[in-house]
Amino acid sequence: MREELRIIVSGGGTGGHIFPAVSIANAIKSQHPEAEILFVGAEGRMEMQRVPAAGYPIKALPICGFDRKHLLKNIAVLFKIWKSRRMARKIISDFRPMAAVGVGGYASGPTLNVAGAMGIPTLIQEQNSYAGVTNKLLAKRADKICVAYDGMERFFPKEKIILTGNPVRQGLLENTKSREEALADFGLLPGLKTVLLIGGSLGARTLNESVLANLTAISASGVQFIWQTGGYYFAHIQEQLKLKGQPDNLFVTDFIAKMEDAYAAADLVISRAGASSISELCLLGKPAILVPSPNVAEDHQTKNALALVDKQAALYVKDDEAVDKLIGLALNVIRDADKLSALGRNIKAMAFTDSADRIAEEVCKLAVAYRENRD
Ligand SMILES: CC(=O)N[C@H]1[C@@H](OP(=O)(O)OP(=O)(O)OC[C@H]2O[C@@H](n3ccc(=O)[nH]c3=O)[C@H](O)[C@@H]2O)O[C@H](CO)[C@@H](O)[C@@H]1O
Repeated sequence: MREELRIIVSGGGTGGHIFPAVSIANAIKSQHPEAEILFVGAEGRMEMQRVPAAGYPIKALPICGFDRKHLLKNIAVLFKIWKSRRMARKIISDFRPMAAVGVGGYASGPTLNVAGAMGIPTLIQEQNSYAGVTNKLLAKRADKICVAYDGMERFFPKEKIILTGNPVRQGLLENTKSREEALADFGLLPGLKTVLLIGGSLGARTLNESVLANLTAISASGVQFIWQTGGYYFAHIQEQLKLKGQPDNLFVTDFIAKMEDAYAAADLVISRAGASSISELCLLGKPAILVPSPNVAEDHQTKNALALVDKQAALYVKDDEAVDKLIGLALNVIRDADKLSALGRNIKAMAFTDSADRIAEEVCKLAVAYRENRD
């Protein structure tokens, strides 16, 4: 009897890498229920909780990024890379995968590099419109490169590129809750327009400061807000709200576990321009104002945002102008029904609906071909 497909999925660090990885794994399982999938992540990072919660086993590598400010600390990083490569080799020898998928983030570097060197086919998925360093290095040896934006041949060999879009969690598309039910869950009123503020999976300082600086305007607006602060900022914000007074029309939380409910409740979304957030907004056709993070590699969020802004599919506020302009702009836009519906229509036109399935098909093709050649 033929052996079941065995596939490694590697990467993580933030929700933006982990959620697509889980979606790809789920799509592989639905196409090949017998497939065995093993994740490889980075010690202490978000994937070590989120991946087991999604029902998959995960192994950890002691990998982290280079410290660009304290150069001496990088001696320890070099040692960790060396150790991670050795561990990746052992994991691959034990698990005997037929293909390896990298979704970006620290762990995918050593894992895919070693897999490639051991002759195992590799596929990388680049979520952003500007390729990350790890993926650029891995591209030389990768068999397939799945991307979400046009023009990625600037970074990758053209013949390996497949335009699939970013996989989005299934739950977001299967949501059956009405806007009214979702609003009730947040303790908000059905008759009022609602703005959802999300700062990526970790929260965004600038979005938080923009809310704190505009509490009076928010309170008087007749619009209600769902505000995700991020875990790191939450305690400080609660203290500030105690001092300044929390408006009744402002729901505050550190992290939203059920994003499908938050999107169902929202008439307008203010968001960082992380790749997964953008793909979700496209699929759901949500009018959005994007405030790209200036603190990410090669300013890739600005490039993600501009890909939409160029097609009138989203509005854009620069990070350093957000505290002054963002809330005022949001309150104007949400009262402009024509603007909202044009933004919603244009962003929906940029959606990819079957990304996870298409990527899973490519991974399985590589794995099946490897198994046939080997047997
Ligand atoms: C700060 C940083 O380095 N961000 C990068 C990170 O994304 P990061 O994880 O910050 O952001 P993304 O927008 O890609 O993904 C956020 C994900 O978290 C979910 N979510 C968010 C808030 C919440 O309360 N609950 C929740 O479930 C969103 O629905 C989405 O699925 O990787 C992305 C993909 O390479 C990059 O484009 C981002 O620039």
